[in-house]
Amino acid sequence: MPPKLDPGANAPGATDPGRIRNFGIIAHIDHGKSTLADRMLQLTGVVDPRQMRAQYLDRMDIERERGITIKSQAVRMPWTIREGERAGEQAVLNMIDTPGHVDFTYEVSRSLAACEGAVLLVDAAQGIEAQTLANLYLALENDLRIIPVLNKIDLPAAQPEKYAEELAHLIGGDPADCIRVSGKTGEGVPYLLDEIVRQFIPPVGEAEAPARAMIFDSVYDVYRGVVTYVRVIDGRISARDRIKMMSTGAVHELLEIGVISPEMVKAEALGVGEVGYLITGVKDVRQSRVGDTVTINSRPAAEALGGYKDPKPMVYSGLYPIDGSDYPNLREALDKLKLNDAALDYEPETSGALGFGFRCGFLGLLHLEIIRERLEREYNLDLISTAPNVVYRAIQDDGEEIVVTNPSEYPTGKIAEVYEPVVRATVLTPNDYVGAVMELCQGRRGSLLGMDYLSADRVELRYTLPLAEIIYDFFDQLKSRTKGYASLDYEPSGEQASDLVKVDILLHGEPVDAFSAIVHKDKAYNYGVTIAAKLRTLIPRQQFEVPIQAAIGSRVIARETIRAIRKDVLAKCYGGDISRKRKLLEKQKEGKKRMKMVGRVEVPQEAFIAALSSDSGDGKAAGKK
Ligand SMILES: Nc1nc2c(ncn2[C@@H]2O[C@H](COP(=O)(O)OP(=O)(O)OP(=O)(O)O)[C@@H](O)[C@H]2O)c(=O)[nH]1
Repeated sequence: MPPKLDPGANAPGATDPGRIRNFGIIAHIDHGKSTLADRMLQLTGVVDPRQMRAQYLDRMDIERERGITIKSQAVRMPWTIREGERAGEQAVLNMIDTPGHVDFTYEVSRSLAACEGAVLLVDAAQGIEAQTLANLYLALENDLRIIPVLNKIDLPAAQPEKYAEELAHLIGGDPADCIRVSGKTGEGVPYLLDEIVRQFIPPVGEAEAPARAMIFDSVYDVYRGVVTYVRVIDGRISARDRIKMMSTGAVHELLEIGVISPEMVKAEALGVGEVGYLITGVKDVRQSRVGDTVTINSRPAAEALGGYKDPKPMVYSGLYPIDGSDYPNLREALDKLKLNDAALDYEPETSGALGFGFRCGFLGLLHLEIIRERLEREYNLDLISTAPNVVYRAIQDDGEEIVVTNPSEYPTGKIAEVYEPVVRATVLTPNDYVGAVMELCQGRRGSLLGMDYLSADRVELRYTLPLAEIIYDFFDQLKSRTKGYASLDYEPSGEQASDLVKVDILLHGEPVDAFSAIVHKDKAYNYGVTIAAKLRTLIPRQQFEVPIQAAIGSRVIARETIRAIRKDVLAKCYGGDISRKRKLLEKQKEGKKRMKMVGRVEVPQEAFIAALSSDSGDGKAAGKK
């Protein structure tokens, strides 16, 4: 038995780094990370059973509603080994829950940089999926130890034996070493916690060296200002220190320092290997950048830690307030969200159709939807977002290069070459659907890089695909063609020269910049016809006839017409109940607020996002299923 510790020994700042284990849980979406995290919170006693709720760590409303994790979370939990030779040994676990969606891979890599180990969680009824692989590779890149775990063993459809083989094949080792758990019932979770202490290595750092801590997340809190999450690598930061950001040299007073367990708990200090938060009272969101190194002003470190790769926006869209006077509020809201989200990029732009707004860069469509939803909910803004597009690079005949993040900026002069971003996509699918997946990828201008059998019935297909071809509804199509069995992951893989043209959409003879799109030449006609037809159904009839045209330059390639009519909301109201009539007219007026005048034509907000998705147009193309 190890010696009994005095009660203060587990306190932040006083914990022996040898007892700390920093780990992440990585998994494909829906394989049960958040549920497993819930069980760990309960078993380690940091959450009172009466206060337990599902997905405890998913704090944002959107996360709960959609059942997905967007932001990483870090929680400190005490654990005493229960079984085996080392029973009774006390440890402090810092668990970092990470998001699973492909848009948020950068959050995963940031969190993993703060860990020594990763629990690789796989659904025992599903097996390895595309993001299992992607996350595993990220963990290996960060030199993490891996504990393979099969989850959901309580499900009747679980096949732990089969998938333990698959997992062992993937990471090497014995299938018997895969730990089997149920996040739902808690079975196997205490053993997993024991193994985390036994298998993962404690953090190493120099306790006597000048302090260095890495910022792995930074959140703006309306009540507390900027809350910065750090992992201390060397030295010690105490509540009385003045801290210094190494990239800018800015010095700040520390108002508070502490750990998350699972609410904020103030502490005296944070020592080597510890994970916690700092509050400095800084209001400017750009002062506390993710990836920066924090040191102490009175005894600064000489060298910063290696930062993170800055996430690069992949998809651009214009965000415009419906009410033009909200423009300054939108700017402020974006400033605040940016702190939470290093990947969000924005700059002001004006649109002939939509007025003043921002061109915003996102990691993908889900990211876009979430930012828009947060702006609307948390900042009370009514917004229109334009059809998303990727970033193009056009080289003009005179050699000048133009980077196009907005199709309306596409140069009109002679263009020698246009480059578009491509991704390396990995699709995992059961054998039966290989044909369907190949057909889809080929239809999207993909070229096959390779194909491997992971097991007798599971195939990994690797493709190069233009990013533009997958951002709209590729995932939905993939799911529907494979009855939901295929999974997708992709990473940027440079660019390629392509034969692209700009298609303009004209409403009532006026080009609507927000609807312009850059598409492959072979698809331009199809695109024009589809969008024109779609807009005809999305734009309500007006009091005059509205032609919708699609054109390349001055050549019209498609045309539809919206016939004239005024919607008479009072048609069904006979008799003289004036209050009811007034109510209906009020309601009609309300509805119109979400319309935008484009020239003389009223365009509903949905048209802007729905026009380019080839599903029902409800903007869910990037959703999780
Ligand atoms: N039967 C059973 N269901 C589980 C288990 N663990 C999780 N689930 C269910 O699987 C679904 C996904 O679980 P989550 O914990 O939200 O998955 P996640 O991996 O955190 O998902 P993201 O945060 O979106 O990446 C939920 O409906 C859970 O109730 C388990 O051990 N057994």
